[in-house]
Amino acid sequence: MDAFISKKRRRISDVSSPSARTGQQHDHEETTEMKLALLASLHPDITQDTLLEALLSEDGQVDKASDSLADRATSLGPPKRAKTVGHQSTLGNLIRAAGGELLSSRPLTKKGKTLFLYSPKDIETHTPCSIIHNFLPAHEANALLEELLHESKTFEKETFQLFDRTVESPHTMSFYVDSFKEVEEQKTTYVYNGSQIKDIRQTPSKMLSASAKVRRAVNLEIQRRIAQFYPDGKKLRYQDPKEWKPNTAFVNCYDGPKESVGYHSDQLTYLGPRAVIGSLSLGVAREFRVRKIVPRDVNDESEDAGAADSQGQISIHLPHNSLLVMHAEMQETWKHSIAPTTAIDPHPIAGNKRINVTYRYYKPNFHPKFTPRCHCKIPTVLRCVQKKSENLGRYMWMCHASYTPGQKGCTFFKWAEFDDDGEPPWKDIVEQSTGVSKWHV
Ligand SMILES: O=C(O)CCC(=O)C(=O)O
Ligand SMILES: [Fe+2]
Repeated sequence: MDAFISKKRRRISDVSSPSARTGQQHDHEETTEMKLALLASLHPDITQDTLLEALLSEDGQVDKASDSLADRATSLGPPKRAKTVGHQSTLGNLIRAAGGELLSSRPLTKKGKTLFLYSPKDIETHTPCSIIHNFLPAHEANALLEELLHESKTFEKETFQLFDRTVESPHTMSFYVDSFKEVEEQKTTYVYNGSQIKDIRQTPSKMLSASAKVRRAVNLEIQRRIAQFYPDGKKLRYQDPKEWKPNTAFVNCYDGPKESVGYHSDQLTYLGPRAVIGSLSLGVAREFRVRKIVPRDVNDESEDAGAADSQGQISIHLPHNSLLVMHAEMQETWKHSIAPTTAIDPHPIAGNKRINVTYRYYKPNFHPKFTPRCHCKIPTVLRCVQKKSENLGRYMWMCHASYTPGQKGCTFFKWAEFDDDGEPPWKDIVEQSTGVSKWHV
């Protein structure tokens, strides 16, 4: 613990950060997130809100926050916990200007506060997400849930490196790719957590059928987002104008109210910049929390535990059979999490479990045979500068090995360049390569 606490904020080129084979990017600039992750691993029963509150009142010192949480547990009985469902917020009346146009840029949340959103209109106006309720025909959603509940019996927790500690993710998961050939390819070529993973599965039939529907819906949502929300109705810089074609997915299982995932952005390494993700929720309804990353001045070396939370957070209710689209502006500038809770409404098929499928498009140009390698000879990880206002929004390739428990990694660093459509400089080489065709469906 001491070693962790005494560490100064590290620089871009020499850090390790908690990441996961899920391809999650827990930004190393975000020491608060790391501290929260560490506190969460020490106090798995306590909600993120309470952990953050303790961290804030102890000036960001993890050991003191941990002690005070432990004292609280013994002297005051159970700690304050989040409710399953917060208050209903319908913002329609609040946010419409006289002409009916939506005022989405003003932050609606305040430091330390959570705003609960339910309606698709509110969600797409105030977050980089859109949601489709009752996405699949009811019988298909139930059958898919059954299929994945069966799969989830053999899911495992993953471990990741948090500075010099190994922390376990508080839920289970597995990774799926659409064809058997790709399963083999993934096992031998792709790097997760600094090493190759073996538990890669072939997408089962119902999940594959749902994928085709997710693909259609997500592409429509992308077009609608561009037309209705982006400046001049134009796609974002680095956003891919071509069709979104999911070919892989992480399936997460949250067994009971305490299982969760901490605040993170999804790793862009195989998705490229401005990635879109289609996230299907099944079973128990849970809260998906999002918060905007607040950039920090380049000279500000403070470790203010409140900074990460300075604009508060938004909670999106994710019921059974809802499709959440994380749009192109999400991973670079927002973080998301599944908050632990105490009370859940059991689902008739899933009991206490929530299953989540995050459909992703691994792009041919971001295949590890093309991306830069570090001094350890491992394909590098793609990250975006999210915090420091200097270089904000720039992308970089960095060593993967530092994510692996027990491995130090090297100091490799290279700015990543992309054209307007998010294609890397080697795109022409890829187009000529025969390896590409198998990704094109
Ligand atoms: O369970 C969810 O809804 C989110 C999962 C997630 O963030 C991830 O797989 O990266
Ligand atoms: Fe994620």
